[in-house]
Amino acid sequence: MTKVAILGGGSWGTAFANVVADAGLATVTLWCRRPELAAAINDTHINPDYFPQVQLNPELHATTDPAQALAGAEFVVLAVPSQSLRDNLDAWRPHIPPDAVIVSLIKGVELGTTLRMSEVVRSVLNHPADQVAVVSGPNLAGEIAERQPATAVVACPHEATAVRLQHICKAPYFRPYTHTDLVGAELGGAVKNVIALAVGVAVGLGFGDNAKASLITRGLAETVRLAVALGADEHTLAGLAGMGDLVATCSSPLSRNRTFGEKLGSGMSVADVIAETRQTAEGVRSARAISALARDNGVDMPITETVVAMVDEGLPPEEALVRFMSRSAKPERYGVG
Ligand SMILES: NC(=O)c1ccc[n+]([C@@H]2O[C@H](COP(=O)([O-])OP(=O)(O)OC[C@H]3O[C@@H](n4cnc5c(N)ncnc54)[C@H](O)[C@@H]3O)[C@@H](O)[C@H]2O)c1
Ligand SMILES: O=P(O)(O)OC[C@H](O)CO
Repeated sequence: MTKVAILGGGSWGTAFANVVADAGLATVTLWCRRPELAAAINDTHINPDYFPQVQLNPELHATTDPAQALAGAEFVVLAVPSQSLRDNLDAWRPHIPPDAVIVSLIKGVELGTTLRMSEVVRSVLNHPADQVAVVSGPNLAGEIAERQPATAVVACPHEATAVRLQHICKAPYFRPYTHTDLVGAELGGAVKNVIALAVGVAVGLGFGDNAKASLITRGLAETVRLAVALGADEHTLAGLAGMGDLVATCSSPLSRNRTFGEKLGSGMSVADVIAETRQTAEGVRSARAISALARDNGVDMPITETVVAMVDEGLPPEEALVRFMSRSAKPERYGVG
């Protein structure tokens, strides 16, 4: 059987490991930071911290030893926060088989370098582009852990690698589609977190469906502008990794990014929301990196910039709204192509 190592026993790492175990074509080892979590998963087949109500596949094995998780792995799946990935990879590098396919589940952009996660992987591990893939799409981990139906995109510039990955994660409730547009899939996933934050703020301010739909649609427009400027295919963003993920995340109370924004919009300070957010809300730290990437490439991303102003510069949500609505009048379609 194919050996798969999944590094990161948080919500998506656990849920995705369960998908691969349920797919039944691979042995799956989940690396967790904490020994008590690994022991609970091995002994009870439950991840008590993230999904206490879900019975995981009993074939799923957990460990805190990266060498054990990575020995002989043909697929190495990364499920840690974007801003810690580089340090994690540095530590794991001696154990990662050089011919393994590296799969990022991470939806963020690195602060400082503005690199996408696949670019961080390649810069640390020197893996060829054909051996780096991403999984993205409308994938709220809580629903997938409960084995509710979902679809996803598995993207790799080397189509045969995407097909191999598709096979090992195709479970009865999880339907992955292949794609070769890695850039579009990655940026769709990263930017939607920022847009979901903005939608959450609108919800927290008490606004209704017109405001939400406007942010989702204009959010997609700025995602497309950035992605196309960086070489993606515009159509990718009309698919699961673009519109699909944007709609799911912006609509769901399960979304950590939307929830973060909702708390901001209802009057909490950024520091207070950060203090009570236990899981990773990638949009909070990736917003600044995405806005820098946009600026470097001459792309206008007004929603992203407004989120940066609220999260990093303390702009009150009410003032952010005024700033956003008083921008100069524009045609609906500009800056693409
Ligand atoms: N949860 C979802 O619904 C979902 C779905 C799709 C993609 N994602 C993406 O997956 C990535 C991981 O998110 P998550 O939801 O699993 O987050 P999480 O907060 O639930 O879990 C993060 C995991 O990383 C570990 N971790 C945190 N800091 C670390 C560090 N410095 N070094 C090593 N490990 C560390 C934690 O212990 C935990 O196991 C994010 O980029 C997120 O956007 C999440
Ligand atoms: O909970 P969020 O906001 O990190 O979103 C989770 C997933 O990325 C949805 O696809």
